[in-house]
Amino acid sequence: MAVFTRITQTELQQWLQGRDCGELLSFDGIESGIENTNYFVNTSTGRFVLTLFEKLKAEDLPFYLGLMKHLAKKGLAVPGPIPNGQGELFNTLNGKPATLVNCLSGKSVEHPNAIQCREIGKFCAQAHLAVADFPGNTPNPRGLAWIESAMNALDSHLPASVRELLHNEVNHQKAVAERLAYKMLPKGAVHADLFRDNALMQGDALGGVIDFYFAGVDTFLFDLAVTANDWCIQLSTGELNPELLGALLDGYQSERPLSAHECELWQDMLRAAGLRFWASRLYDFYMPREAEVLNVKDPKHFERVLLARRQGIPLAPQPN
Ligand SMILES: Nc1ncnc2c1ncn2[C@@H]1O[C@H](COP(=O)(O)OP(=O)(O)O)[C@@H](O)[C@H]1O
Ligand SMILES: N[C@@H](CCOP(=O)(O)O)C(=O)O
Repeated sequence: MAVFTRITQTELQQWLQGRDCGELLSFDGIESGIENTNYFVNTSTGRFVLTLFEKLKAEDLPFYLGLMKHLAKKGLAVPGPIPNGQGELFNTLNGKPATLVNCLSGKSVEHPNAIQCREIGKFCAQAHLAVADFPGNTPNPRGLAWIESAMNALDSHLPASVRELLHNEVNHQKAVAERLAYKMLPKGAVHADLFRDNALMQGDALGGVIDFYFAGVDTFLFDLAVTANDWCIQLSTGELNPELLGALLDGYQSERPLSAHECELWQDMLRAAGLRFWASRLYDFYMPREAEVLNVKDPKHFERVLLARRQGIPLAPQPN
C-alpha cells in the first residue's frame, strides 16, 4: 500500500482551484508504487493522477516536472503536469509538494514481445532527440559518484566476493569514463529508469512512460542500456534475449542512429547500467529506509545481470 499521505475532498477541491482540470468528481488512492503517494482524480473533464512527493525536495522538482512538460509538449506519451493558477507545476497539499498530471492509458507488461521492445526503443530515441533544447542540467542522481559512495558505505556489510566484484566493476567504469570515446558520447536529460513497470502498454502500442523521478543528465547510451537490461532480459539467467534486444535496437536506430563511439561502448554501458541498479538494490537491502512500506528489490538479480554482461553480449549494434 502506498498512500502515505491522506487527503480530504475539501483539501483537494481547494488545491485544484485555478487548475484547468474541471470540477472534482471523485478520487482514489493508488495502491501500487513505493516512493510517493498517488491518487487517481476524476473530474468533469477527465482523469488525472495526483502525486504527493514523500521524499523528493521542492528544489528538485522543477527539473523532473520541467522534463515531463518538455517531452509532453513535443508530443511524446509522457504525463504533462497541469499548472495551478499561478503557472506553477507543483505546490503544497497537506504539507507535501504535489503535482497533477494527466492520466495515461495502458498497463505495464511483465513479458514484453519484440514489437513492444521495438516501441520502447523508438520512444527512448525520440526522447533523446527531444531533449536537445531542454535546459535542465541536474546530473544523474545515481551516477558513478553516487555508486562509489554507496559502495564505501556498504563495504563492511558485504561478503568478500560481492565486495570484490563491486570494486572491480567500479574501477572498470572509472577507466571507461576516462576514455575519449566515452567523453564523446552524446548526453542529455534522460529517464534513467525506463523499466517495464514504468511504461504503460495498450496491446503492442505504447500508452506512455511514467515515473521520471530518477531522471538526470547522462549519456543517451546509458539510458538505452538501462532499458535493454530490463526489457530484453532472460529472467532466469540475466542474459539478454537476442530477438528482443535486436527489436529494441532496431526501434531505437529507426529514430536515432547510434554513432561509432556509442557502438564501441555498448557492452561497457550495459555493464554500467547493471552496476547502477545492483548498487542501489544492495544499498536498499543493507541500509533500508526507516518507517517505509518497502518491497526491497532483489540485488542478486542485478549481480547476475552484471556477471552476464561482463561475459559478453549476444548482439552488438552497428553504426548506420
Ligand atoms: N500518469 C499516469 N497515468 C496512469 N497511471 C499512472 C500515472 N502515474 C502513475 N500511475 C499509476 O500509479 C502507479 C504508481 O506510480 P509510480 O510513479 O510507479 O509510483 P512510485 O513513484 O511511488 O513508485 C503506477 O504503477 C501506475 O499504475
Ligand atoms: N527500477 C528500479 C527501482 C526504481 O524505483 P521505482 O519503483 O520508483 O521505479 C529497480 O528495479 O531497482
